Amino acid sequence: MRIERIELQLLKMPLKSPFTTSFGSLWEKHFILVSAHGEGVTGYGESTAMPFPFYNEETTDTVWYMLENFLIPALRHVELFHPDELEPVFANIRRNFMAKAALEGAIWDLYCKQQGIPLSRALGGTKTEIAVGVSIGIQPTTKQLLETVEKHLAEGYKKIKIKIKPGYDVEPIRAIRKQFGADVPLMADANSAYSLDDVPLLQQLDEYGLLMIEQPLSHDDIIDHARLQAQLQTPICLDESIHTVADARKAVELCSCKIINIKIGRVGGLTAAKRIHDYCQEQNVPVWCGGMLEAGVGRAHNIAITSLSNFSIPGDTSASNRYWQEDLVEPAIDFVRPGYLAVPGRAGIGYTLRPQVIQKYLLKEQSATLA
Ligand SMILES: O=C(O)CCC(=O)c1ccccc1C(=O)O
Ligand SMILES: [Mg+2]
Repeated sequence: MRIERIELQLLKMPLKSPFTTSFGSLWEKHFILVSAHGEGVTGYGESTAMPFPFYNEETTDTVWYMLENFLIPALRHVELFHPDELEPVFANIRRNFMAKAALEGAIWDLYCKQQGIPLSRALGGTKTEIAVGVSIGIQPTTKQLLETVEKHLAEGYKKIKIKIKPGYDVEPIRAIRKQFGADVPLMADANSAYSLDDVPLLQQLDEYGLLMIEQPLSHDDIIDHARLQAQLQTPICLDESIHTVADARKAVELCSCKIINIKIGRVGGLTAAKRIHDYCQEQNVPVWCGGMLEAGVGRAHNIAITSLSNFSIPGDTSASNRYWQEDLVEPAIDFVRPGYLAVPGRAGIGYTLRPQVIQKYLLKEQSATLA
């Protein structure tokens, strides 16, 4: 495949409402749109790093720096036949998973467009639509939380995930169960806000029949999660702790979790995401696709990877209108029927970019010629 030019664009898009987790609030999304040009077509990738290093160590600025100084230069003088060959090209650059994933995603899309095939099919996906859930940030009051849950259930979302933190955990879950009953597919994401000292508190959550609790302990831990899982009925799902198939293997072998959240950015790209998916499938460990408040391009990549069969639990890839007044792509990413997004049958990511929306939110841009 021929890659002639890579373009980076930094955008800042306002969220419809602020998103709050145990590590802080976000009012707008800063991200980098990567465009890979070659043979008259363009592939798109989107960085998922936050502006601050609180979810992981990367930030929007470190992603830009790594792309400009290391990752794009690493593409010079290499001949690629398939995007899977990028992993060895980037192998001597440690970590920086989100930076690698943004560029790799653009190259996957470019490859699929050059071949005229949908990204979902190129990855081995078989679904034509995917069931999706919604991730609800920490709300100022229980009343607002219950109203938000009610709205999303009425829209048809197939899973409700709420963010929890110490002091905001048992009570909101109890309130949701009381109001909406035991059948609502409900889970909680702690974003590493607890420690093993909190075992008795986390055991109280067992009473509420949660689908899972996501990343209760440290972002870099696999060992303590195994200790915790042995004392909990609620399945643990790991997010922050899993970057590679080796991490997934260690977590599965140690029984640190029963479910894995796969985020394309966190694991360094689609090739790695597929490999973790395949390993979990062999081990009978279900996976689902997490989110990082993506705009349209990142959302399209999430839809494509979720079309693989072991993504058997609804993920966090909501319709665009849950986050954005106007999104980067068309057609709009929206339900085909309540709770389901279509997997596009068009080549590549299957969505077209809207230049006027990109111009509106553009902060800076840069271009590098390769060929
Ligand atoms: O709707 C989404 O994109 C998921 C939002 C979400 O839960 C999240 C958002 C930002 C950072 C971390 C997380 C997470 O899954 O832990
Ligand atoms: Mg999470």
